[in-house]
Amino acid sequence: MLTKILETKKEEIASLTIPDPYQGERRSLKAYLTRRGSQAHVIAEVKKASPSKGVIREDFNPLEIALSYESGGADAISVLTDVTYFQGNREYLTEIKKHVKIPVLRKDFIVDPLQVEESEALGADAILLIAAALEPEKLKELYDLAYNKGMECLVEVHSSQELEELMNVFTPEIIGVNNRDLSTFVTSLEVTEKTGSLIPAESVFVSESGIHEPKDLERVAKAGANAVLVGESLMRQRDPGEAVKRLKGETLHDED
Ligand SMILES: O=C(O)c1ccccc1NCC(=O)[C@H](O)[C@H](O)COP(=O)(O)O
Repeated sequence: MLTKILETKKEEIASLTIPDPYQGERRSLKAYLTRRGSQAHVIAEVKKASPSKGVIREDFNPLEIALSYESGGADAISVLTDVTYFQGNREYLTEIKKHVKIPVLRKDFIVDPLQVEESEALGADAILLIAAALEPEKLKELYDLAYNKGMECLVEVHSSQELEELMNVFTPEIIGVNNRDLSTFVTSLEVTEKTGSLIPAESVFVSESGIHEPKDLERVAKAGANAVLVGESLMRQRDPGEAVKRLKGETLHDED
């Protein structure tokens, strides 16, 4: 599936137009994922559909969902902008960015400098870079470009091997471990447990995918995750903000 998605991206990039630049401020994803007050940091994802699950939420108003996430205590919003496989849209990101006060991550398959430029123009605070889609040197090039433009990157791996290959080149500030195999869709929190011990202490560690309940969050936190990225299980709730609150509330221990 990842190969198929990347083929589609190649076609999209060939006809990509950069929108008018977003003029507002940028926010630091890293700062929000390490802010005091809670141990359970949540990136809540706005995702209508996915290749593994089809349509997840029929009644889909991306801005309403994002505002609900924010009021429920999400630390950041992830927005799927891919049209073909996730029924997302890049306009959702700009609209959400204009209305929320927390950082907005562009979740897409970014493999080309033009897409980094596009993300900047859309108003993204951070972008996703996937190790399975990029050679480590190419990933570093896009990473540096994003940071030079005032954005941050969530760098995603799915195995210890991918992480080691990446760290031979550089150490990202924010590392995501995706519990979902993007080719087979098999999702297991064991991936976070196996890979977690190799994440350097100076990097923010995000466990992604397959988190449904507070006990899942506790499990990945035990493996060292500072934050979780959650899509489907929140999107299926009638009130997504309440769902964030519940996910954080039952595991949240005030530090003060
Ligand atoms: O979600 C999919 O089916 C998928 C398929 C192929 C490539 C990427 C895919 N998902 C992107 C993600 O990583 C998730 O949207 C994100 O981590 C949230 O996962 P979940 O909480 O399980 O919805």
